[in-house]
Parts: sequence; C-alpha cells; structure tokens
Amino acid sequence: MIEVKNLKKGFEDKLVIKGVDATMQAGKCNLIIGSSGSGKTVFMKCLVGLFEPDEGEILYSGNDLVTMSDEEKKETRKQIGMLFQGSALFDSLTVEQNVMFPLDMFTKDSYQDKLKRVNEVLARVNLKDANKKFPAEISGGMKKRVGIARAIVLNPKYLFCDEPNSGLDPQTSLVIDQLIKELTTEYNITTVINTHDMNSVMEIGDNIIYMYQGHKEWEGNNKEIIFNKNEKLNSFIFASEFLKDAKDMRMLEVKGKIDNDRNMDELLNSDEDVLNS
Ligand SMILES: Nc1ncnc2c1ncn2[C@@H]1O[C@H](COP(=O)(O)OP(=O)(O)OP(=O)(O)O)[C@@H](O)[C@H]1O
Repeated sequence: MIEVKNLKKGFEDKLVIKGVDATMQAGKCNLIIGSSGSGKTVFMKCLVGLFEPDEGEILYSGNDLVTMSDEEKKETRKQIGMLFQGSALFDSLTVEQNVMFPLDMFTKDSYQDKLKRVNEVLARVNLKDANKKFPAEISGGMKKRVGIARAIVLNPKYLFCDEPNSGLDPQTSLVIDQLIKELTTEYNITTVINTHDMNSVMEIGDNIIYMYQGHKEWEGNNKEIIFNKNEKLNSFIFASEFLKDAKDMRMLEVKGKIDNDRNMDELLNSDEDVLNS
C-alpha cells in the first residue's frame, strides 16, 4: 500500500500538485486519470522519487519516501517495477538480456539462476520463444510484454505503469490490461497506472483517481464511475455523444432495465425517465 498525504509540488512560482491525499491499495490496479496538464505525470514522478515534493508524505508501507535515508530509498526502489511509455527496451540487447538487466544490476545471482528467473517471467507473460529476438524483431504488444516481464523480474511490491496502452490496438490493449491485472492480484502488487484509456478505466479500474488542475477531484471504482455525479469528471470521461450513449446503455443494463423486446433508441429517447427511475 502507498499512502499519499497532502502532496504538493510546484515549479518556480507555479503549484502543479496542490495538496493531494490518496491511497494506492495493494493487490489492486490504482488508476490515475485526468486531462492533459492536470498533473498525472508530476504526481507519479513524485511517487517514485524522481521529483522531490515541496510538501507532504509518500508512505510506502508506512515509511515516508520523502524523509527516509538514502539506504532506505535504495531498498524501496528495489521493490518498485516500472513499465515505461513505449516500453523503453534497450535496442541492442535481446529480449532475454533486456529482462535480465535488473537482475544484473541488483542481484549477485549466478547466470544460471538469473536465466531461470528470466525464463519464468517470460513464460508468465506468454513469451516463451522470444529469448534471442531483438526489440526491432517483435511487435508493439510483445515489446510491452517484455517491458512487463522486466518490470516484475525482481518480484516488486509496487508496479508503476505510464500509459501502458499507448500505441497499441484495442484488442492488444485489452490483453496487456488483463495481464497487468492478473499479475497485480496474483502477486498482491500495489499497481499504479497513469492512463488516458477509458477502456482500461472500465476494465481494470479497482481504484480510480481523477486529477483536475492539480487536485484530486474524484475517487472511486469502475462501477461507481458510471453513476458518478461529478460534472467535471463526467465531461472528461463522456466527452463524446457515443460515450454518453454507452453510459446510458450501461446504466440501464446495471439497473436491469434492458428488455430485449424493447427498442433501445425508443427507450433512451422516450419521455420516461428510465435512468433515474
Ligand atoms: N519539469 C517541469 N518543469 C516545469 N513545469 C513542469 C515540469 N513538468 C511538468 N510541468 C508542468 O506541470 C503541469 C502538469 O504536467 P503533467 O506532465 O504532470 O501533466 P499530465 O497530466 O501528465 O499531462 P499528459 O496527460 O499530457 O501527460 C503542466 O503545466 C506542465 O507544464
């Protein structure tokens, strides 16, 4: 679990994160959403220690990252896995070497032990035959899976994913989302995901934090977001007519109002206030 208390971060005279309180739960996918410039990246960079906050606490299992010693920070960082936007693989290294990299950096294990662990995680992300391939030889979805394998190879307690679906088609995005969700539950990882992908929000959003101009404007899960009454959040997530209709359909479905014999358009356009009845 990561607890964030009154986090503030600014640049020169501009406050970007304006006193955020949030709890990232273990074994859950904690999603950070919000429009461009709302502060998601700065918030995440504070959480992983890439930016030092101006004020506030970031408690990793009760231990404040901001005030801990360099030695404690190093230990905490070892427990953090990162999946970067665009996967960030080393082009000159094979898949196997890319995944082995954190083991080379942080362990003194024998080559055989490291290879065993690499093969375990590659099998876990369904990439059994890709060891000797170079990043240029594999698809975007496979690169993401290599990125995930590398992020979990040290058995992290915390996993940070920056836009894990960027550049992927909707079907591959779904596979990657499900993989992240499964690993999160299986290994009880506190997973924090910065995303613009509404599909991910609905599929894997156990805990969703909506940022608006540096504040936490709303927090809830993927069921609650459908029924939320926050105007700012609704104009953000249901920006298109299509999504608004999809929301109405979903609400009807959840409310058990869908009757196969009734025409959906008729139902949505009728004077009957079905959504609020
Ligand atoms: N290193 C920096 N120096 C100065 N200002 C910065 C720095 N990093 C971010 N900002 C400012 O902080 C604000 C929030 O930026 P941030 O990148 O966190 O937004 P975001 O929500 O992640 O946007 P996007 O969805 O486009 O990635 C922006 O106004 C940005 O210009």
